[in-house]
Amino acid sequence: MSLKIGVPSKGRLMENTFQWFGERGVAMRQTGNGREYSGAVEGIDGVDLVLLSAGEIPRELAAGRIHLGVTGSDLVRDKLADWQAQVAELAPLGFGHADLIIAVPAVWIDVDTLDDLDAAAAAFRAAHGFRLRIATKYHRLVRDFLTTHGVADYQLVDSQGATEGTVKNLTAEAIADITSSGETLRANHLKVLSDGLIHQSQATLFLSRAAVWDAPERAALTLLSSRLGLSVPQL
Ligand SMILES: Nc1ncnc2c1ncn2[C@@H]1O[C@H](COP(=O)(O)OP(=O)(O)OP(=O)(O)O)[C@@H](O)[C@H]1O
Ligand SMILES: O=P(O)(O)OC[C@H]1O[C@H](OP(=O)(O)OP(=O)(O)O)[C@H](O)[C@@H]1O
Repeated sequence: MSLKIGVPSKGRLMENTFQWFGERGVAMRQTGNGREYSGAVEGIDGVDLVLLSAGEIPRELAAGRIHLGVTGSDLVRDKLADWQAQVAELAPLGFGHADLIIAVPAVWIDVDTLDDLDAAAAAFRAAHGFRLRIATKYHRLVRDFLTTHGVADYQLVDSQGATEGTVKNLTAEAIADITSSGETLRANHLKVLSDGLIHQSQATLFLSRAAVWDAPERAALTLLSSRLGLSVPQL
């Protein structure tokens, strides 16, 4: 068997991943006509490239269907329970930076911190008879963060995209989403809570603890890790 490495199948995450490996002497390329989700790793034997949605790479790692995978550190933490038991972080890759934050309407002048949000949530429930709604696709990370910081009187509503629009559309009062330039937040009249940074994400190379690590995969990992200058955990 060969060592399978999962890489995002499109866009800047894919291009930057190819560049990161290429600069370290491991050439990755898309095969086929550019729309075909197949790829190859050159210059190193026994390694197969699997092109996948960034959002599915955590699950594939946890299931052991890929041995290594590149995806956002936010996605691994959100999609996997007890993520460190399932994967090991081998290297942050220095691109794909984004902050997962909590934001509220900019016109909420009395709400700047999580404590303020907690107070606003209690007042909201008393006034409206239902809990303040926070729209997000990062359910696990947001719930854990709010529990840790003592905010309880809220409900999460699922939003898989255009999350900043939910406040204007009156389907949520606050949001938790990633921001990089901050433009989407500004355009939608939202402000980040001063202590509302949940996670600073970047593209990261992960190793699956559940994958089969027999002699051929171990040999490929030794070769790859020495080429990439990485130390790997005991398997
Ligand atoms: N400005 C940005 N917008 C979106 N994602 C970003 C941005 N900057 C960094 N990222 C990161 O890129 C990853 C995107 O994952 P996501 O699942 O949204 O991918 P996608 O491109 O929508 O893939 P797919 O549609 O194939 O599932 C996340 O880890 C996210 O933190
Ligand atoms: O801070 P900014 O530079 O404005 O970037 C942040 C925005 O980018 C992402 O959305 P994306 O374009 O991936 O669309 P989506 O809302 O459908 O996920 C993210 O969900 C934010 O909405």
